[in-house]
Amino acid sequence: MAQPLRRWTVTDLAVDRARTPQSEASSSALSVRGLWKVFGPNAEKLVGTPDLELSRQELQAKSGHVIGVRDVSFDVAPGEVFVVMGLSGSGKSTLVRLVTRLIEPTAGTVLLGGDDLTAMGEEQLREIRRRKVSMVFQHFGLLPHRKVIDNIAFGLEVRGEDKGPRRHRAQEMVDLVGLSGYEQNYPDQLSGGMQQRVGLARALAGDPAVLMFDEPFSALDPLIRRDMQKEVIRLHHEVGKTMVFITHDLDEALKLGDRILIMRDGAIVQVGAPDEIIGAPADEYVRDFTAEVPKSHVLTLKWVMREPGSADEGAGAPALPDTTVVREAARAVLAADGPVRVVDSSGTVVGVVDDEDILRVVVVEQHGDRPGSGAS
Ligand SMILES: Nc1ncnc2c1ncn2[C@@H]1O[C@H](COP(=O)(O)OP(=O)(O)OP(=O)(O)O)[C@@H](O)[C@H]1O
Repeated sequence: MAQPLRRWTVTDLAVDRARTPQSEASSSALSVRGLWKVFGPNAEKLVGTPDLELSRQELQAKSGHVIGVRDVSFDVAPGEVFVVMGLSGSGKSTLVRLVTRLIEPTAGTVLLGGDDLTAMGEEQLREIRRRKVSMVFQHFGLLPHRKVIDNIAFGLEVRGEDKGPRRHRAQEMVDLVGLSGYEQNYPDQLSGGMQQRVGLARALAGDPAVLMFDEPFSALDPLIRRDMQKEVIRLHHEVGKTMVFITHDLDEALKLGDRILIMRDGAIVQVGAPDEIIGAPADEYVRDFTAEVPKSHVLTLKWVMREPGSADEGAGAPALPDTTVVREAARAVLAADGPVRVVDSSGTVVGVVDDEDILRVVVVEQHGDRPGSGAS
């Protein structure tokens, strides 16, 4: 049953972009509470029974029911890129379909911008899907007999918008995703990467509250895939949309996610920012899964700093924010004569780092040892 873990291969992590701050005061764009999906004939009857305490394998052996999603709760902040990551069969696709009620939850609630999707009738749900949520799929889902511009405008047409405004909006989206000049092409005249740009433009055209991506780049070549990841980061900076991104690829998750939810066997193993996942893995599974990530590309100074030895330690050197990624801090720290101060968002000194603190991360990385595992 054990699956081989995907090992780290890509070395050019781009975690240098600004992370969306989590505003505690703002209400969630998406709020999921106690969500379950059990596949099988009597799934509803199992809710509240001890059978749901069983492992996926035990329950399947006992009654033939399969737990797709197990008691999942999380909140996505407005403007956040929230990545759901897990290996094949961990429940990612089921989760994203539950969130839009493309499949019915066995238990739990989903609030989208405060609206309870789980309490809605079909008509209301359709309206939400037309106006509030857009999906980008792995296999594009484009209409083959429609030109690029008409594919992008399709959702607006379904909503009943007039031709003039919908053409205008579609053209804006064409320009936004870099497809100017291809408006009159048909999907099969475009490369996979360009088709996925059409998918992105179509999803953005309706100005949804939340954009959902279900493994959108899995079918693309690695180089195109990397371009598309950069494109998502760029678009996110431009339009600032709330995004929920499903992937089985840790590299992709770390590049894109403000926070990452790691799933296994339908349940949450850990939710955290990339540096939290790497700096404080919740268990051996996550530790093993992330073992080959280049730590200096993900960990921030917060994870490597130490208490100042005295009040004026590092006073002469420029201060660095505690959110600076180690790799980017390295030059400044190594160039300084002594320790460098680390400050939080309010400018308060929260620690110091020196050459050794930086090199420890880099050397551990090169030797493949794990910080905190007792290796020296
Ligand atoms: N309609 C269904 N009936 C029975 N079991 C299902 C059904 N859909 C999914 N499952 C099971 O639920 C579990 C989670 O599947 P899901 O497709 O959500 O995983 P995933 O992480 O998206 O995997 P992949 O990346 O391979 O799509 C799996 O054990 C799967 O076999």
